[in-house]
Amino acid sequence: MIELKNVSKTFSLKGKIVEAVKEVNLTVEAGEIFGIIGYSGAGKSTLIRCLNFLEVPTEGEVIVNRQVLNQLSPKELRLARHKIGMIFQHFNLLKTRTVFDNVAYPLKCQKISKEEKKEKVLRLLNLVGLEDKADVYPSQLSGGQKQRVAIARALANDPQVLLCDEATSALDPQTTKSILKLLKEINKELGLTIVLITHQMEVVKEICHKVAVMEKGRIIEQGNIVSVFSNPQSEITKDFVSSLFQDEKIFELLAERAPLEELSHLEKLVKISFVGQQTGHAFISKLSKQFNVEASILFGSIEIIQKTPIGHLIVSFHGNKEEIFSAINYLENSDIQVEVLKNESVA
Ligand SMILES: Nc1ncnc2c1ncn2[C@@H]1O[C@H](COP(=O)(O)OP(=O)(O)OP(=O)(O)O)[C@@H](O)[C@H]1O
Repeated sequence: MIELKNVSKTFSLKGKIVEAVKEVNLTVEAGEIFGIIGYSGAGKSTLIRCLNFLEVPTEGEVIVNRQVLNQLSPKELRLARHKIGMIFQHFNLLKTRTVFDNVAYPLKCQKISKEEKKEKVLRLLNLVGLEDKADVYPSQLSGGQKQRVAIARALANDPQVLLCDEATSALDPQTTKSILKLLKEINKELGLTIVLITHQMEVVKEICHKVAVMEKGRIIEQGNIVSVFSNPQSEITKDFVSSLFQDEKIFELLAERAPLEELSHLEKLVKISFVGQQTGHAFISKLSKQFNVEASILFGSIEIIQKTPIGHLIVSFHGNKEEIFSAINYLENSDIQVEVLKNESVA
């Protein structure tokens, strides 16, 4: 559905070259919800704007729905853009127009009757749950309602792709959830392909099927979210995943309650990460039976990612060195990741 081939975008700013996007290769399949995550300045906005040529790449090709955007005439590009809807962090609604007129705005060039237009706008408002707000102005709406209007407007031309540029960043957590739920429903009901950029791992966790991580203009890691969340490779991805599991807070508590330097030579603190239905508990009870290692869970956090549980547990092992070593070996052979915590990991 969407393919980026070696896409780069550079800006020149006060005589300096800024490489905002560098050699990005990306494929988004039809019907997918694809998240691009990265810290501020990573190049996310520039990249998503390259997908509809709001930014024209300096190098590389952008292919959307089998059309190479680089090869289109200005008129063809305008038509192609009708099939690529976009929503923004600050909604970008027309303040002096009613909700109805905002949603109807993209239909102004379409050759459809007044009745058809009215029917379509009301259907879209119904889809986003705002059928009773047709006659009000954006200033009379909450942030979540404004974003719903923006979504209805973005769907007016029946796009195949919806681009979401930090669409929930200005919303509170509850409203964010409701907007993400709406995007999920639209993805399912209309088969719409969604590409979103965000700096919030919660957003990726909530709705994405796949995720790409961006740093300094490059995609440094990508894949389906269960594999990226359960086995992050790069430092920055590990940071994002840790933020979701609140590892930092756990380590702070750990440092307060059970300083590593106070562990006896018979104790080891480990972080266990597991995926799927296997629970940490089942393994832990096995350890005491099979290896004579007493294991106590000090902290734990489990996230359900696309219906798959992923867990992080901080466990204290008590036993002799060889037995602990065999227990860790056993866990690793059972596809459980084990990281022995050292002083610096909890400091
Ligand atoms: N029009 C522009 N002219 C010059 N430099 C730009 C322009 N747009 C973006 N940049 C630079 O490109 C880099 C990437 O910016 P971009 O906005 O794409 O990152 P981002 O990941 O979306 O960040 P944020 O989350 O803060 O919006 C930054 O260094 C930024 O200053």
